[in-house]
Amino acid sequence: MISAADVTFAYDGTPVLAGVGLEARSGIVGLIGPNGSGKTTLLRILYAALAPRGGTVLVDDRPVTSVPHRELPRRIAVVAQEAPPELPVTVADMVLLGRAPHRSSLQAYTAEDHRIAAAALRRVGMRDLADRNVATLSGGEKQRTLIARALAQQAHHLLLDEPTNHLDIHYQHEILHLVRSLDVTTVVVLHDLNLAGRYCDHLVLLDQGTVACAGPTADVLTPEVLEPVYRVSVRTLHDEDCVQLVFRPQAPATATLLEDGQR
Ligand SMILES: Nc1ncnc2c1ncn2[C@@H]1O[C@H](COP(=O)(O)OP(=O)(O)OP(=O)(O)O)[C@@H](O)[C@H]1O
Repeated sequence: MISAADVTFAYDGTPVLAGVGLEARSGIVGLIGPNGSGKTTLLRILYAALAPRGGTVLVDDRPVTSVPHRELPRRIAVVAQEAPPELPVTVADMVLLGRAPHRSSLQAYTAEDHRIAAAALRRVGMRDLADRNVATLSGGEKQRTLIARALAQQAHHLLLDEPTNHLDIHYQHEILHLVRSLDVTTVVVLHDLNLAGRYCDHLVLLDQGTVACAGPTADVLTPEVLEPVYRVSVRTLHDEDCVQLVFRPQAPATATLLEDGQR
């Protein structure tokens, strides 16, 4: 379980989060919200990369700050937005790094580590590129390599910051389907609300650093909730197995004015 309660945060005195809470007990919790609403900041607070000004973050009922440094990566695996370093490292070696929290620094990787890393690569469809230099990969291939590294880490919790960034439609679904199939409590930042609707059990919608709405996915993905936050018109369509959202700009009059001005 990962939870945050009453979290506040500021960058250089500028408030970014105010009284934010989140609870991830099982399944997938999606963190959604407009640009700059504080999603990445909250995620970074959850894995102790940032210290909040106020509030608490618990990992399995312990304050995240009290989890020993070596233990934290066995509890939480992270796929952040930062690009991997441009080092001459192969895909296979990058994924093996995910096994580091499970061995002492002097210990060599075991056959089991290699087996787990290879399985993780296979699960993200990257087995054939195992010997490639990471620096030569496409954006999507790099992203899948980082996800494989997180899988190889075999942590109890998974935190993902826009994991579908750079992925084509096939892999967007493939990766989120894979995450769903893992028995791992996951918090994922997503911009695509239709992906959030299909794969998340609960959603937390941030708006300007506060929680605008939180709850079961179907309760959050409604026009009434989304329209004032995203400032677009939202229509819901019922697909076979989940709701699909269709968006329209809210002020077509402005577009007409622009077109008129160009004539
Ligand atoms: N290192 C930083 N220093 C100063 N301000 C920052 C820093 N990182 C983020 N911010 C600001 O904090 C606010 C929240 O940023 P954050 O990245 O958490 O939002 P987000 O919801 O993840 O945005 P996006 O959807 O655009 O990725 C933004 O106004 C951003 O400009």
